[in-house]
Amino acid sequence: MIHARGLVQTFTTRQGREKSEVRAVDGVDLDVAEGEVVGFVGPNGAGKTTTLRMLTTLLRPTSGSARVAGYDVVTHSVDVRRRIGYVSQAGGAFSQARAGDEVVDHGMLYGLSRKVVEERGKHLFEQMQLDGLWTRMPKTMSGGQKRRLDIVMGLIHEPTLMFLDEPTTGLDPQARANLWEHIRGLRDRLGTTVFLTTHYLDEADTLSDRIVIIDQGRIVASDTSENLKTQVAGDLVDLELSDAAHVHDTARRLEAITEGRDSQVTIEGTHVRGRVPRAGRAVPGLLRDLDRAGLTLDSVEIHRPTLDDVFLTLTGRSLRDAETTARTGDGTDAPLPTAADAAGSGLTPGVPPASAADAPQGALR
Ligand SMILES: Nc1ncnc2c1ncn2[C@@H]1O[C@H](COP(=O)(O)OP(=O)(O)OP(=O)(O)O)[C@@H](O)[C@H]1O
Repeated sequence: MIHARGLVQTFTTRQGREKSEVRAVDGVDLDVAEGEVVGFVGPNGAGKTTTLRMLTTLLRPTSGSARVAGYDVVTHSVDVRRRIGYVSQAGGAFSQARAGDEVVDHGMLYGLSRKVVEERGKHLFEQMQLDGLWTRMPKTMSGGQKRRLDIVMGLIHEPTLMFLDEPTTGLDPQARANLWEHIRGLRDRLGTTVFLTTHYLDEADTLSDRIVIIDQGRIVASDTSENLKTQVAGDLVDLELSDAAHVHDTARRLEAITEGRDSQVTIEGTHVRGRVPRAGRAVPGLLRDLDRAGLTLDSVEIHRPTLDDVFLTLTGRSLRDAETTARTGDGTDAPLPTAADAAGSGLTPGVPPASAADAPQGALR
């Protein structure tokens, strides 16, 4: 459904007379199969939105190529646009119209008849738990309802592939959980392929069949959450010894079951900690070994890794730390895509493009 090779996007920024180049996306290869739900994860400024904008034809790649829903994003951008849905970070820019009218107008811009759009729209309202809100003004809806309306607009032309950029940012936990149900339902009920960006690791974990991690414009991992945790991070084994004199001997024995990985076994007071793949299987043998050697433990804890541990193992930085230090090449704070950016995209739920001529400034023409 998505096949990208060597995608690169560079931006030139100016500060006074100084020009500098930001390599926002730096050679991304990506393959997404039909029906997959893929979570695209990375810290602020990692290149998620820029990648998405290239895949949705809003931004011409500086180099590299991508086929999306069967078409080349540069030479067949209109064909790509007809087959995809895109819910941007900022959501749709709603007019003063009622929700149902917004949906009808949107669907008709894709060439659908009023009757078809109304039928589909009302059905989607039910599926997205928006029933009863067809004649409501979007500005009077809750954040969660507006986000679900964004998704209805993105789905009205029955795209085979849905791009969601930070779909639950700004929603309360209940509304997020609710939206997760709907996103899962897109694939389960409609067979839609879903590609979503998020920096909520729990969200990526819960929703995705596969997680693709991007850092500084490059893909650093791509696998199921379970495989990433088991193979990349490993379980954290925390051994607490009765006698601090035994920590070094214990650390050596823990090191021996780390399967040759750079386990970074650490010693802190009477604690010895290290990462072990499939600790549940390896630790019983370790305990027997320690017992035979007369190394007495006060406690043993095994912690399952998180996606943040995976990121830390891959990049040497915590995803959360990376978030707070995300900077542009010239040291200023990374600019976030603005509402105007989203509203003018031509692919947000607000205004679907009828032709390449509708493309926004900076997009493909
Ligand atoms: N129009 C632009 N001009 C200059 N630099 C840009 C532009 N758009 C993005 N960038 C830079 O490109 C890099 C990647 O930005 P991008 O928005 O793709 O990251 P992101 O992973 O989506 O971040 P976030 O999670 O904050 O949305 C950042 O360094 C950003 O500052």
